[in-house]
This record gives sequence, C-alpha cells and structure tokens, in this order.
Amino acid sequence: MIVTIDGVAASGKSSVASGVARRLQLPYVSSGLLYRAAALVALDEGLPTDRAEPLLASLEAQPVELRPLPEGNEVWRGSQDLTERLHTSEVDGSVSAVAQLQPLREWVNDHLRQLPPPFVAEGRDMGTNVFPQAEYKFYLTASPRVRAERRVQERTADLESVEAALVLRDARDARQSAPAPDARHIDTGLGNLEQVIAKVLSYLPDPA
Ligand SMILES: Nc1ncnc2c1ncn2[C@@H]1O[C@H](COP(=O)(O)OP(=O)(O)OP(=O)(O)O)[C@@H](O)[C@H]1O
Ligand SMILES: Nc1ccn([C@H]2C[C@H](O)[C@@H](COP(=O)(O)O)O2)c(=O)n1
Repeated sequence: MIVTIDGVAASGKSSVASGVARRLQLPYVSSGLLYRAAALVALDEGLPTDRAEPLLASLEAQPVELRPLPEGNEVWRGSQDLTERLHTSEVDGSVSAVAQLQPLREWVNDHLRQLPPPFVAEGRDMGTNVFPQAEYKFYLTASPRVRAERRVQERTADLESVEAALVLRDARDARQSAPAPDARHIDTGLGNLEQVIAKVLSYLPDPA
C-alpha cells in the first residue's frame, strides 16, 4: 500500500504524514527533504542553483541518503547528519530553484522509487508523478495566513515576511504542485493536527 499526501508549503504535509504513518505503523517519506538537502549542498559549496550539472556531480561524488525512520526522516551525507540544517529561511529561499531542475527531480524520484512499499509519502507530486499508482491520495491546503501563523513559530522572520515567502514559494512550486485528480482535498485550517490526522485515517484501512 502507498499513501500520498501532497499540498502547498506549510499546509501540514510532514506532520500529518508522520502522524498517519505512526498510527498505521508504516514508514513515512518526506520528498521535500531531498530537495532541501540538494539546495543545502549547493549553498554550502557555492554551486549554481540554475544549472543541474555541477550540483548533480557533487551529489553523485558524495551521495545523500534519506532514512525514513519511524521517529522521523533523517538525511545523511557520508557521516554528516544534514537533517537539522534543512528547515531554514536560507534553504527555503533556494530550494524552489533547485526543484525546477528536471535532472534534480529525476535524482529525487530515483531515490523515492527505490523505497519498498508500504509507506506514506508526502510532497508536491507524489500522487501525480512519482506514485500515480498509489491506492490512497490526499491533497492538503490552508490559507496563506493560517500557514504563515504556523510557520512563523519555526522561523526567525516576522509573520508578514513568512506569509510573503510562502506565497512566493507556492508560485515557484506551482508547476509540480497540481493535485492528483483522484486525491481527496483536506483544508487543514478547519481543524487541529490531531483532527486532520483522524480525517485522513478515516479513509484508510485499519492497521491489521
Ligand atoms: N491542522 C493543523 N493545525 C495546527 N497546526 C498544524 C496543523 N498541521 C500542521 N501544523 C503545524 O504547522 C507547522 C507546519 O507543518 P508541516 O511542517 O507539517 O507542513 P509542511 O506542509 O510539511 O511544510 P513544508 O511544505 O514547508 O515542508 C508545524 O509546526 C505543524 O505542527
Ligand atoms: N515532491 C516535491 C517535494 C518538494 N518539492 C519542492 C517544493 C518545495 O519548495 C521544496 C521543499 O519542500 P517542502 O519541504 O517545503 O515540502 O521542494 C517539490 O518540488 N516536489
């Protein structure tokens, strides 16, 4: 079984996906972390984010590994744990450019398609492009303001700046972020996190 949870920035994908996966006792996979890791490598190494070749060469020379652990995804590069450095405003500002590079999308998708089902996968195009065969698909939304009020707790910028950055990222990511025609849409602004997790679980088979 594959469950996909796609949606816009800060709509709650990671939190909902990890909560659903925990209750189903399945791994959960955050595709965004691979794009964030690629963007972090480009930032750390001063590589361009508008051309794939230099960045792909670095990623192939020293591979990145996504570990979908039950307690949360980790991203490692050799002996370096990159996880704690992936959710910053600096990476937020670069990741959309990296995600526009088709060879980088293929690099991410190759990683994802090696994972053995069952799992819960979250991102932008899990239910459309990466796992169109998924049995259960969800698409999360929430207003920019609601999403900014959540995200501002996790960043150092003020609410207005965070909301503007989210709206900009939504626009930059729009090309790959269309919902799957068979995805169930859930407005996460209509309930707290536990209520949204329960809503998703109500559409899924009970764990054996
Ligand atoms: N329904 C909800 N009610 C209240 N808070 C929520 C809800 N869903 C998620 N949150 C909180 O909002 C913040 C952003 O959620 P999360 O990181 O899961 O979003 P995301 O879509 O994965 O973000 P990104 O696209 O940037 O990775 C987190 O602090 C999370 O706990
Ligand atoms: N399947 C995906 C997942 C993510 N992206 C891009 C778009 C986001 O700006 C960025 C980071 O994702 P997030 O951690 O915010 O979910 O990566 C994508 O294009 N496709």
